[in-house]
Amino acid sequence: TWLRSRKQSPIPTIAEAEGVLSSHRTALRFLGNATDVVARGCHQFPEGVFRLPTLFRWEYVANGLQRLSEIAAAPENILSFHDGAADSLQTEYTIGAAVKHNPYHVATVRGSLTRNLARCFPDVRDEIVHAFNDVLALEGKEWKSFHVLPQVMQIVARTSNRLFVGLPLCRNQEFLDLNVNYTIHIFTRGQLIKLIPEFLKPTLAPWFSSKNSSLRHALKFLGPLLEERLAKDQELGADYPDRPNDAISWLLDIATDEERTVPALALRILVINMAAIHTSSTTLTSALYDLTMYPEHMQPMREEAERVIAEEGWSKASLASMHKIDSFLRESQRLSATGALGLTRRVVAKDGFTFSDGTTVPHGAFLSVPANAIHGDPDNYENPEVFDGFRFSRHRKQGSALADPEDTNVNGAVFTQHMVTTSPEHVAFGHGRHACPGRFFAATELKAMLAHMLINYDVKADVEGVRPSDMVFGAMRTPSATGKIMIRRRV
Ligand code: HEM
Repeated sequence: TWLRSRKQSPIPTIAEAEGVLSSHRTALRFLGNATDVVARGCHQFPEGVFRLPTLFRWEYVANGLQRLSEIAAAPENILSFHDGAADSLQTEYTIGAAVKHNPYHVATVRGSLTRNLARCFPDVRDEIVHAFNDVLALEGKEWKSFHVLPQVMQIVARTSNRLFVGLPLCRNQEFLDLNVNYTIHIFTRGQLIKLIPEFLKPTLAPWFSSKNSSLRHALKFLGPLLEERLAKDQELGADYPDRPNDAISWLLDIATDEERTVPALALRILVINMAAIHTSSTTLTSALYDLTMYPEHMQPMREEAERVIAEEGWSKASLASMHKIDSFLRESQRLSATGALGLTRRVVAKDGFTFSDGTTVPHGAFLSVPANAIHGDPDNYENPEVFDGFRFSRHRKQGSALADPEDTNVNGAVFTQHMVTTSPEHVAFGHGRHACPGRFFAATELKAMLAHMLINYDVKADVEGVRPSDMVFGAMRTPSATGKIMIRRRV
């Protein structure tokens, strides 16, 4: 079937030139070295669409920024983000079909959660201070080895849940572990379920899925809280005094009918955590590896953080004045946050998806962009292979895109390279219709955490000049889960 489908599609494949079993070899190579495989395709088809075989399916890859913009702008009923994710995660069996059919939590994150960031910032800041103290457990001023990803994960999970469910639950270790593990279960079990033939999935998939057990576990913590909140909303309406300003209220504001139940709401809290914790933790982990690898960035960012905090205090608005920190995180994302492929969509339009140059990708195909190649393209970035932490903040000061303080220069040009700005050249948060709605929270949280670290701690590499290697599996890439850095208290 595989070989036949190669012949049938008019879209070329990078494996074509290599003989009979070339697809299988390419698929295996893709597992360990997807970036190279995709880069080869980009080189071969610089302005085209090409296919490459992976273990489970053919991936269609659209090269060129114009094509990326067309994918990013396509509506869900033509190119489906949710169907793309549903295949990778086996959403129906691992999370539940409701999340795909009624993704109202996305509107909650894009709307209320983002709008309330400034108001909720003091809580977020408070949790950051406590979480760093508790998780790092540093006494005196001795250097201590810090296991970065797992510890950052704890700090991020706790801080994020201060905003999602508030105190005291955001400090409950079992609840935090449940949320951290939820994502891991979905990714790993999703891959197993993918191996089951479609017609057997309804029978066999539930045996492999942790959907019900995770929800039962979550209800142990969220059940009583959600019951109380639902009852209060029902009795007093949504405007009662002291109604908590958290994700539970924001979900309740737009949840309708069957979504207004305790299990349905608990599931949305799990899903928001899934979207938030690993993404933000891996981003901060990579940034810390970069900070210890390129320590010349430390002092300028520290001075910036200390000056801004002395002048403006801690607030969401003051974080906007931390241009170097913003730039450093964006640069770290440019080089580390994406895998070989991004913006994955499934073609759901019956007649396929046709680009403006007439190329058609067939119905049912999975279509992506070469994310790493875009971030490493010399047409998009000067010296793209160099980690230049202040490449974006420097632009603010130059005539073309000076941003100060309203982010417009004397000619009215708007600065467009903030950490949260997506563009065809920078897709760490995706781009277009489905660009990450949580990025404003993520940037606020991560900038506040990095500024807090710079002001309060010294960090250095565990082994000087060595950056722990990223883990790569197919199109996925994450920073080392076992990497360490050294840390000590400054003040
Ligand atoms: C640094 C941290 C983060 C990164 C790198 C990240 C990255 C992404 C990416 C790449 C996408 C897909 C975009 C596309 O394909 O066009 C996405 C979607 C999404 N993200 Fe994030 N994300 C982060 C943090 C968060 C946080 C904190 C939340 C929630 C509070 C969140 C909620 C979501 C949701 C709900 C979607 C689905 C959007 C949709 O269905 O249209 N993310 N994110």
